[in-house]
Amino acid sequence: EPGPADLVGALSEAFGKYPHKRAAHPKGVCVTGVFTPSKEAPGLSKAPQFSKPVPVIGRFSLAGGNPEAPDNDKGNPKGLALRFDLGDGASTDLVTISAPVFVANTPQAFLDLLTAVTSGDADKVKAFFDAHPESKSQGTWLNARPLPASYAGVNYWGVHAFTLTNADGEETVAKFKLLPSSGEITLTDAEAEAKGPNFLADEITARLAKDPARFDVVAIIGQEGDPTDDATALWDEDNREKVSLGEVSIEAIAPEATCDAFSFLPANVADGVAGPTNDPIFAIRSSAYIVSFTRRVAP
Ligand code: HEM
Repeated sequence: EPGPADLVGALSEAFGKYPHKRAAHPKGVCVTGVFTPSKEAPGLSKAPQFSKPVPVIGRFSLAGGNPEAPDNDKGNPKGLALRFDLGDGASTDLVTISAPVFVANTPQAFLDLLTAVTSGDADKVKAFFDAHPESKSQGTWLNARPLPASYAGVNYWGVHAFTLTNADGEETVAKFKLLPSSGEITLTDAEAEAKGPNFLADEITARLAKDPARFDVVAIIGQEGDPTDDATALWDEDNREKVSLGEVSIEAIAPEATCDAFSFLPANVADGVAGPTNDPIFAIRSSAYIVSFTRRVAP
């Protein structure tokens, strides 16, 4: 099985080497805000952010590894990474994308996909997807939906199955979803074409100058048999119980340096939230992010 540095290296081979940029999601906008938990949240998790309002640093981004990636490419998900400030230097992170699934369910499969992309040979990319039908679910899902008109107008998912533990020790398996309070804001294909490749940063800047962008943070409650080990597997979320955990209000643009000074880490969770122990994508992500961080802050 490949290690974290193999995947970061493969991302740079596939998308190009850009010094001081993230190996993935290099194009983005840093923001600040506040998270206010719901009354129901402590019933699911004893994590500190679910019992009192906390400041948040966030970053909207585009997936892939190209800092010039076009904003109007339907197949490329958006990212929203959140760091909740728990005080005394402690924090907890939630790193999400605008699709309920990832593009690979093992590090080896992700490496194979990146290697196929690097070859520049469309037949090799096709052969990868033929051998990995599960890896088609993300693209199928994204291409079946309109392009978001705003970073603040799309749903985001934590993708992995987390275990929430409350003060009584009761455990609930759930997936995190962020829903824009104003609803989804979308573009037709023609509008997306006309918008061009660089509208999202200006759009969110203008939006936040007027009003905060609010997201409802929801726990989708897993049922017996829902996969917890497969980042490409959809849950039947329309038929799952949902509990609102609170609202994140994104209030201002922050300097890029604020987000570049650290790395959001999927495994940085507070007591009361635990990542899956059996999902090999979750297992490798945080160490890959640290490899990318170490490289991009090196002189
Ligand atoms: C093996 C699978 C994955 C690998 C190797 C990987 C790798 C990376 C790397 C290297 C970065 C840059 C980190 C930094 O320099 O700070 C990154 C950022 C990011 N990843 Fe992943 N990732 C994977 C899976 C995922 C999944 C499943 C999601 C969604 C749930 C996701 C969402 C994001 C987001 C939103 C960012 C941007 C964070 C920011 O704005 O700083 N990634 N990823």
